[in-house]
Amino acid sequence: MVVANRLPVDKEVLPDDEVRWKRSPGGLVTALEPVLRSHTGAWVGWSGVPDSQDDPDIDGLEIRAVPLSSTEIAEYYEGFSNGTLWPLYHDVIAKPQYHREWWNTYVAVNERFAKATADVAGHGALVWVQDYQLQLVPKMLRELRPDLKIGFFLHIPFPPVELFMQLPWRAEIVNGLLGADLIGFHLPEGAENFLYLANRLGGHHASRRSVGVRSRFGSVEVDGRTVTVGAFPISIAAGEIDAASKTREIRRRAREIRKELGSPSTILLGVDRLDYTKGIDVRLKAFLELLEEQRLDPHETVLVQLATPSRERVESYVAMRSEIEQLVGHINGTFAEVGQPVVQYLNRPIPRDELLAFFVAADVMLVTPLRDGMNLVAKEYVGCRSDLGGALVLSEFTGAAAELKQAYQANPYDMEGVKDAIEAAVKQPAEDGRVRMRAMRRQVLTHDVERWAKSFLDALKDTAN
Ligand SMILES: O=P(O)(O)OC[C@H]1O[C@H](O[C@H]2O[C@H](CO)[C@@H](O)[C@H](O)[C@H]2O)[C@H](O)[C@@H](O)[C@@H]1O
Ligand SMILES: Nc1ccn([C@@H]2O[C@H](COP(=O)(O)OP(=O)(O)O)[C@@H](O)[C@H]2O)c(=O)n1
Repeated sequence: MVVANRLPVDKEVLPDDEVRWKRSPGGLVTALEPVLRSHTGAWVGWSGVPDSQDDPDIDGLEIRAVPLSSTEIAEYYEGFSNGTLWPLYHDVIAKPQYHREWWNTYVAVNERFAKATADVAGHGALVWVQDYQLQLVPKMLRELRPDLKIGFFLHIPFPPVELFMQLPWRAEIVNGLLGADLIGFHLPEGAENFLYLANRLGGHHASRRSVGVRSRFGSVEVDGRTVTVGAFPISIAAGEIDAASKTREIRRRAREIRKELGSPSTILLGVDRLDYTKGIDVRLKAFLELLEEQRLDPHETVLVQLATPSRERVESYVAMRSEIEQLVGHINGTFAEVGQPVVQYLNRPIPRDELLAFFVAADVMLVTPLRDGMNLVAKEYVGCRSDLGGALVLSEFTGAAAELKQAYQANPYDMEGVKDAIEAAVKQPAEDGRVRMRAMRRQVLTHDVERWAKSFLDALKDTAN
């Protein structure tokens, strides 16, 4: 069973009360949906709207909706999850807010998820709890159902100790996670931060040697149980993406996109949820300066930014959206011609095939987060480039940077470094680009999401309890 804050689909109630289910935003769903389809299992989660207990009918998936009221959405999802934990775990890029009512609702909603899971899991079932919204579920679930094998995976970075210590409920979170048999992080650094805290805050004996990637797991001794801790970098359904990107329709659409953009020699592309961690402002500022310094030609270059709306009622997201939209307006106001914008910005979800066509069309992919757990977009771009064309500009502060070494990597806080990386990617010699892309594709195609799930689930099955 998968237990996640979100279901793989989001409920939409149209003005005439008709119900439509659309794909949920974000990489967690992108990664887990194909995994669950290829196994049998149920998915417990929230439908994205208030007070709904409808279970959508999705081929091959058994869904259990957990209802949330409007107040719970405000205090558990927008509040504690995305106003407290999200900024705290992402290097305090925005200031985390600590409110006791948000915490109380987080506890209550975690209890509801644990109860819903306990009610439907078969005896001895394997339960895989996902992400920062549900960090108390492992302990609550173990108390309700000691027969279950419980895994937990954190999709976002686990912060350095100095930052985590700000959290008023730090010990509760660490002990909540320790209810699992296996706790997984994207990177060894996250696993090591957690092992240190399990000892310091939980008072448990924790292993001290360094953690490997899918190897050299750490361990914590908790009340006679051993909790395993490891690093499992997530990935994409690489084979599927590779095959889809080679189809005639997507290739044709990619050529059409270039024409629709005015046949520029260089298409730069950004694809993100509209989130302040993603560094959309960083790439726009770098682009602006490169145009101002005449290192890029506005008549030959177009930047396309596809930004899916996200967490639109959380304060820092509202502020960031208006900053980005001002920047887009400023760049176009300065460098565009009538009918020929230099930045094309869409703030709405894009159909999957259309997105793949953009990846195939883009000469340079811009992935510039200030901090990101993994960033599947970087891997999707690589997965789409069987022609060995294109170049990836990648922030050092993404999980993906540990695997995609041949990208044009940059520190997103170093504006000159980002500009140099973008310029080098735009002007790369074709053969150099092919060598880089070939190496990155080898990595992505041999480490797909099925391998990620298998390595985690095998380690979970191997846990002693
Ligand atoms: O559910 P939302 O609030 O709309 O947010 C979408 C998801 O965002 C986050 O995704 C993370 O998971 C990706 C896959 O592991 C990873 O590549 C990325 O770096 C993370 O940011 C969040 O962790 C999910 O829970 C959300 O569903
Ligand atoms: N405009 C957009 C932006 C992202 N996405 C998808 O959303 C997922 C984003 O995953 P990610 O790991 O890069 O980042 P998060 O949004 O999970 O933080 C990818 O699968 C993207 O292809 C999309 O479908 N449309």
